[in-house]
Amino acid sequence: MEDILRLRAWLEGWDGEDMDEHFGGYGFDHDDDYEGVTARAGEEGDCPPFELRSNDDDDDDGMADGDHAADQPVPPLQALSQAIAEIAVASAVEPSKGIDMLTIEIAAKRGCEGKQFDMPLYKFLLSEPGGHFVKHRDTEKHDRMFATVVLQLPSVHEGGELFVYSDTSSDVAESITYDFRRSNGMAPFAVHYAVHYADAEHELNPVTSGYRLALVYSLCWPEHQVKRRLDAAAAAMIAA
Ligand SMILES: O=C(O)CCC(=O)C(=O)O
Ligand SMILES: [Fe+2]
Repeated sequence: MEDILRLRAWLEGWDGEDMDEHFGGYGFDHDDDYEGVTARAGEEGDCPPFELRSNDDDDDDGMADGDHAADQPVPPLQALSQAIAEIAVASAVEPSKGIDMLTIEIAAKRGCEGKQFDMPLYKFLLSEPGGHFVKHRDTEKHDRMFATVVLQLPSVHEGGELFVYSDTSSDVAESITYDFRRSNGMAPFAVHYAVHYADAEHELNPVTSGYRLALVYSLCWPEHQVKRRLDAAAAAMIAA
């Protein structure tokens, strides 16, 4: 119970002073050191963040024949979204070590050390200019879901800031804004994430240029923990 209260305090403590408590940068290779990610991107020079595949070796990429000649490179956006879709599918079918590490990081940041939240993938988002979300709350996509994790993949774009509102029942609802490190130039080189309560109202500013790539996950309490809490509640009722 204490953990739950601490987690709630974190999620609801919208003092806006320590953004890193709510958001973070993350490398799929487990190097969560922000500077490290920068350095690697620099060392690799022009390497794209993901390998771009040509489709002359097989025909399983879902593209219609004749989309492009076999000896032509795959257009970057097409190839990138294909690569991302493959990552998304892989993490949905078999949770990757990277995502497991991220759930551990999120739990640790919230003072829930050792808790292994479930974090099933919900969707892959590719937003082109004009793409946005009006203010909304997320519905419960998975059992025991209580929060949403938006993982923005390396992408070059303008716009696409996320606003999360603290309490829309009051007239002066406060929001905090996260641009996934776009304004400091890190969006093309690293993965950045935001976590918010699923029922907190939020909106996404329109993307104004380029393309924004994001994976959206549900953050869920582990099943055994819910059972324990239900058992405790049942015991309390019997005792009453
Ligand atoms: O892409 C984002 O940052 C937010 C997406 C969102 O709010 C949603 O998919 O419900
Ligand atoms: Fe949402």
